[in-house]
Amino acid sequence: MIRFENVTKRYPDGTTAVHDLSLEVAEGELVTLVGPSGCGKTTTMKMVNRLIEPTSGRIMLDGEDISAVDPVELRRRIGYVIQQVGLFPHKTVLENTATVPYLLGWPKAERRARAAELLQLVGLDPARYGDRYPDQLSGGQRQRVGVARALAADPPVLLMDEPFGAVDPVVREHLQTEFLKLQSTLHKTVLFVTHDIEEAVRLGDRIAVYGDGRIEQFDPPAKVLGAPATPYVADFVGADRGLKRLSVTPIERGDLEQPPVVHLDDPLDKARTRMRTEGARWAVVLDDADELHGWLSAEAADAPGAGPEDTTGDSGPVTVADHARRMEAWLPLGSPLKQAFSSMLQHDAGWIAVLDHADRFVGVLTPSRLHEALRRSIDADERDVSRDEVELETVADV
Ligand SMILES: Nc1ncnc2c1ncn2[C@@H]1O[C@H](COP(=O)(O)OP(=O)(O)OP(=O)(O)O)[C@@H](O)[C@H]1O
Repeated sequence: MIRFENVTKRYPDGTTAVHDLSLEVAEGELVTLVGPSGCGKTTTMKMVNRLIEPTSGRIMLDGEDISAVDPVELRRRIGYVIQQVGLFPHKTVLENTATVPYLLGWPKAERRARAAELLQLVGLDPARYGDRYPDQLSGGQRQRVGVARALAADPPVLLMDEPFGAVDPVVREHLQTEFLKLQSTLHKTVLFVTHDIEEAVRLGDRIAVYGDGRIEQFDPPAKVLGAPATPYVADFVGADRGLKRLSVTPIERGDLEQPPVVHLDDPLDKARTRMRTEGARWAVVLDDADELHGWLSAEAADAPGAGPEDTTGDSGPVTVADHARRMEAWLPLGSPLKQAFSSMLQHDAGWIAVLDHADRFVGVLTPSRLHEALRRSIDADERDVSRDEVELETVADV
């Protein structure tokens, strides 16, 4: 959708801000450009809407060389969000949001309706905020108006230059979450500039790591974190990249352990025999509908009173239900490993159950399996293979 072909930008004073850049952003893809201050990110972005002209090379938008397109017409196809939002102070939120439809000559009722729809979409109630002026909004609300305004004429492409840079970290994370949700329905082609690697990792389908006018690496977040292409990238993503990577590595079936599975209405002595045979200290307990109920520990199954006959007074054999405990820690397949880790800590659990998308139990993730999953995914990225093709050598094998 957006293609840079050997693009160089040299400013009149001799500064080469962008050097022989080739990069492609696919339709519906969100690419983050990340790098330290002054490395050429903004220059790259501004060449797309012709606020800056390249010195050499060309930029194609949807197969068309943008140097042949009238800049004003071009900008109507490209939403632009910047850090200093640039709202008109004497216009209301509704009027600000409707700026591009206004320039495009839409009738008043239509553009107001569109602006109200967009405000709703970015989480601002138009009835409450529509008639306010920008200085009656918080920083986070102003950024939302900036995003709504950029989307108003439904452009296929969005350029976002540190759009959430001026707000505090909590609001920022909130805006990122909202924007991801929005993007999952709108599927815009987005070029997103940030100097914050966490933001780049969180938002990008792919990340272009910039170092001094050149791309050092252009890969999905997990690969940038797990297999940095150069020492510069490794340094930029930071020493804690293993931790960051936890948030972009999904739980896969092959990561899971298969403990014994018993049902609530199974006789307890059968469950006990099963656990003994398999040398397991606990079993996963499912209900009649095969949904996760909880777990049964070997100790509970062995406890006095857990014999084959019920000693509690009611008749019938003792079942798993009499000694099972509820388990709240579970996650769907595909959740990030970080969520699994945090869930284990939150529930003080040595494992968490993993369910498929139909809520069926598929296995459990333990801390050692989590560690293996991370190592395997790093190896897979380094060797460009899938995660289940990686054989790990562990301390026990040596
Ligand atoms: N108009 C200009 N004339 C001369 N040099 C410029 C001009 N604009 C930018 N530069 C230089 O080009 C380089 C890249 O600037 P650019 O603004 O693209 O970087 P950036 O990565 O977006 O930085 P930041 O994160 O600080 O905004 C810098 O060295 C900058 O000083």
